[in-house]
Formats: sequence, C-alpha cells, structure tokens
Amino acid sequence: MFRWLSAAIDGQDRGRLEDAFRWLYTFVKPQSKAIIGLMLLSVFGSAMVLLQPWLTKMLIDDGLLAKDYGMLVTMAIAMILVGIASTALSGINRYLHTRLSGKILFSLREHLYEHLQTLSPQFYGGRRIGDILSRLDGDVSQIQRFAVDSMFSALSSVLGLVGALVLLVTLSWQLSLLVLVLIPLEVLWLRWMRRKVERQTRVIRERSADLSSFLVETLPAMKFIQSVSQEKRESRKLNKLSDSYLTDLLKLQVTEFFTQAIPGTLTSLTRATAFLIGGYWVIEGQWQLGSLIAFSTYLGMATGPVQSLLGLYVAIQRMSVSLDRVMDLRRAAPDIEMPEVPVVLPQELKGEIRFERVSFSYEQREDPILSQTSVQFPPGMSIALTGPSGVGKSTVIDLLMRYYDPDHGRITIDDIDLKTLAPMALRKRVALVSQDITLFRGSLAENIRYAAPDATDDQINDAVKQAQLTELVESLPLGLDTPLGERGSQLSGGQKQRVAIARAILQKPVILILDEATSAVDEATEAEVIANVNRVFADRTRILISHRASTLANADVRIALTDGQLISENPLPEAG
Ligand SMILES: Nc1ncnc2c1ncn2[C@@H]1O[C@H](COP(=O)(O)OP(=O)(O)OP(=O)(O)O)[C@@H](O)[C@H]1O
Repeated sequence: MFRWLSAAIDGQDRGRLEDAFRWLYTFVKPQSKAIIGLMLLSVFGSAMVLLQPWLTKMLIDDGLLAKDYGMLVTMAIAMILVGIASTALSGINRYLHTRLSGKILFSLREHLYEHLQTLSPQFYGGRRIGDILSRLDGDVSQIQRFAVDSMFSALSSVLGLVGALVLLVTLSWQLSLLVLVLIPLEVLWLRWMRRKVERQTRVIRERSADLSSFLVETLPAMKFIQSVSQEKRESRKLNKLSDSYLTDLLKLQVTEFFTQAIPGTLTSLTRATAFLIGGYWVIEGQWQLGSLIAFSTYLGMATGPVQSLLGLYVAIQRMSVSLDRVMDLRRAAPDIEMPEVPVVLPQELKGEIRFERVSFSYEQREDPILSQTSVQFPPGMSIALTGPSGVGKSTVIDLLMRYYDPDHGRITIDDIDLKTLAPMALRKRVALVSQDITLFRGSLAENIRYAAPDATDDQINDAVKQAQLTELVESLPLGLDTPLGERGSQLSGGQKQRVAIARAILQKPVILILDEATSAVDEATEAEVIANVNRVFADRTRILISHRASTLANADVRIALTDGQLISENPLPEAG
C-alpha cells in the first residue's frame, strides 16, 4: 500500500516517501477501531444516498404514472424515513470524523514537538522559527486532512461510483456506454493537470512559511525597528511578501479551477446527450419517465466520485509536499546520542568536572573551539572561566550541559562520563543562568518555580530574598502573583537576571553556572547577588563567566580559555 501510494506521487524520492507513509501510518494505526466504525457508517450513508433516486423512480413510474395511490403513499413515507436516517447518519459521522481527525492531528503534532525538544541550539540557530511553525501548523494539518478527510471521501466515492454504475447499467446498459466515454476523458485531463497543481502547491506552502517567518521575526523586534525608524521598510517587505503570496495563490486557484471545470463541462454534455436519447425513448414509449430521471441523477452520482477520486490524487500530491516538509523536521537528528541505558546520577555528588583531552568544533567552522584540552574544575569552589569574547566560553558550558558532545575525549562529573547520562537528568543537577533569560507568560511565582515546579511558597520566598528580589516583589501590585506579560516585558534586564538566579536557587543544583548572569545589574547589586550565591551555594561548584573583573575578583580558581586550551591559572591540589 505504501509503495502504491508513493508510486502515485511525482517528483519525489520513492523510498523516502515510503518511509514517510510508514511513519504516518504509526499515527493512524492506533485509531483503527474508529476508522472501521466510520467506514461502516460510510457504507450505510452511501447506500442511503443511492436509494433516494430509486425511490423517486418508483414514485413516478409505479405511483404517479400507474395512478396507484397506495404506492404513492408508501414511497412518500419511505422517502421521509430515508431522509431522516441519512441526516442522523451524517450527524454521527461528522462527530466521529472530527474526533478521529483531531486525535491524529494532535498526536502527530505532539510527537513532532517532542522530537524538536531533543534538538540542539545548532538546529534552532540554523532555522527560521516561522518556517518551523508553518511546518508544525499548516503542513501537519494538510497531512491530517489527507489521512482522514480524503481517505473517507475516497471510500464514499468508490462506493458511490460502483453503486451508481451498477444502477445505471440496470436502468439502461445502452445509455451507460456514454459513461464509458466520459470517465476516461476525465481521467486523462486530471492526470495532465496534476503536475501543475503539485508544483504550485509547493510554492504556496513556501510563500506561507516566508510570511510566518517575517511576522515571527519582526514582531518581537518591534522596539528595535521603531528605534531605528525602519517601520516603513518592514511594511514594504510584508507588502512584497503578501503580493507574491497572492500572485501564487491566484495562479493555483486558476489551475484548480480548470482542473475541476473541464470534467464538470464534460458531465453536463453527457447528461444533455442522455436526456436527448432517453427523452426520445420516453416519447416513443420505449422507456419510463422515472427511469430517465433516475438515470440522469445516477449519471451525476457516477461522475462526482470520479472527480473526487482524482481530486484525491491532487490531495495526495499536496499532502506529499507537506509530508516531506514535516519529515524534514523529523529527520533532523539530535546532536547528541542518548545512551541506551543511562547511568543514574547518585543523589550525593561532589560536583567535580573534568575535561579529558577534549576536542570540539562546530560544523562548517574551521577553527576548533577546544583541541585536546584537559582541565579539572575543582568541586565546591567558585571558578572563573575567562577568555576573550568569541573564544568559546559559552560553548564550554554547552558541552557541560550536553547540548553537544565532544568530537574527541570525554567530560566527566565525579568521574561519570556525560555521554552515559540522560541529558534531562544531567540538566536537573546543573543550573545555568545566562545572558538570555527566558520568561514565560504567567505570574512571577510561576516563572521562579519553572525549573522546580514542586517548590513550596516558603522556598520561593527564601529564593526571592537571596536573589535580591524582595524590593521588586513588594513594588508589584499583586506581589509574586503579578502576571509578567509576554516574555517578561515589564521587568528590567537586571530584574530578569535576578528572577533567573532565584529560579536556579530553587533548582538546588550541584553545579551552578553564571554566564554573564549579572551583567545587567549595577556593581553594588551584583556584589550582593554574588555574595548571596556564594553563601547559598557555598559547598557547590560555581562557574562564573563575566567580562567584568569585579564579578570574578573573589573566585577561588581561574580557568582561562585560549587557543582551544583550558588552562587552570592557579591549579589547586587534586580534590578528594
Ligand atoms: N551554533 C553555532 N554554530 C557555529 N558556530 C558557533 C555556534 N555558536 C557559537 N559559534 C561560534 O563559536 C565561537 C565561540 O562562541 P561562544 O559563544 O562560545 O563564545 P564566548 O567565548 O562565550 O563569547 P562571548 O564572551 O562573546 O559570549 C564564536 O566564534 C561563535 O561565532
């Protein structure tokens, strides 16, 4: 089946598509019961639809024309009952359909989101967020529409087509020959148009991603855009993007119009011909009026499904474009490998970090950040990590947090190789406060509690005190319950940093890293924050990175990063 589906799609690597369909099937399979139920409903629904013209035929031929009052009443009652049953079935169908569709859509999206959570900063650095968003939203919906809507409409189409053909032949096999001409003509036309539709759909999805990216990038940067008076330039950019989207959308609409319009015209021509020949037979008394009317209705019912089946063809093309775009996200591999059976970190850790002959370089960058370097970060000390801007200090921290693994050598905590640990377990024990503070919409308390959701109110109050946040909390209208607004826009840079420090305090880490964490507060507040951090984390390993000499002044140890080497400037005797 996957091979058949892949073969129906042009312009894409078959094997890749087969894999993609197999992946998609894993989300459809758990819903197989609901799918079978809906299929049965479709069978009943199609039977009801096919029954109605036959009842009309009987009403006209056996009731009206035969002047049989009993038959007239029976047929009228039968028509009412079939009508009610059809409506009830379509209501149930719609409800179950939406439920099934939603389940598949959400499980697909949740799965992708979980995968995205495993990817490194390198992935996010190299992608436009708007593009990822458009894949997660528009493309996933497109796939779901195909997986559910198109599949069921295909089933009803097949049932409708077969049923209508059987009834057409039953009514008049001679006139049914007309359908034999019509259907191949339609098929030929739609096959010819399909490439165009597919090409234009791909372009439209890319245009839509461009638009989302533009909005995602510029809206958060509005303050900067206003400060350099570039609003008009951005408006012009949006204008240009919208224009090119609209142009391509209109092109697609025209192509789709012709794709549908020609079969529609052919059907009208065939129906007119059937009326001409059948009408002649009725006048000559060789055929009954009810049969002619029923024949014309079934003719429409037979060509409709052909169109929707070939429409399914267009839907497959469209979906395959989206599926490929989604699979592109799915194929992005994490930069680190998860150990099959991760080592469990002991509850008691000293927090001794060792780099052993570690080399690391970013892809597509020639100069290595670290080359065969070894160093020890002694446990329970405050360690200043120094080096000029851009030398790789934050990269050393990223290695320590296992966003990346070294190309060679190993990094250990208390002699446990980081590669043997689950990143989540490691990051619970290492708290990082960096220059970029992430705050979410929600109250101040919720933000402070983010890394330690079980923290009690008392623990939060303590953390607030230690991070010098008491004054801020007292000045806010609802104290800790004050909502922070989008990305904490109501707080100053220094206040955000102290919120992040409070967050780290609650996390009770074994290792605390402050990467330019106090750069936005004045030196006096910084001294107080650092003194508090040193007091709260007195027995823990603290790594400080700062361009301010005062921040690092009281560090126990200094480790400098130069030319790919981590050099301990005042090495201590081996701990332990
Ligand atoms: N994801 C990445 N892909 C490729 N190169 C990167 C990536 N992240 C950082 N770099 C490069 O690696 C080098 C080290 O960056 P890093 O941020 O670690 O330096 P740093 O010492 O922390 O700098 P600063 O003191 O200015 O914060 C820089 O040249 C930077 O351009």
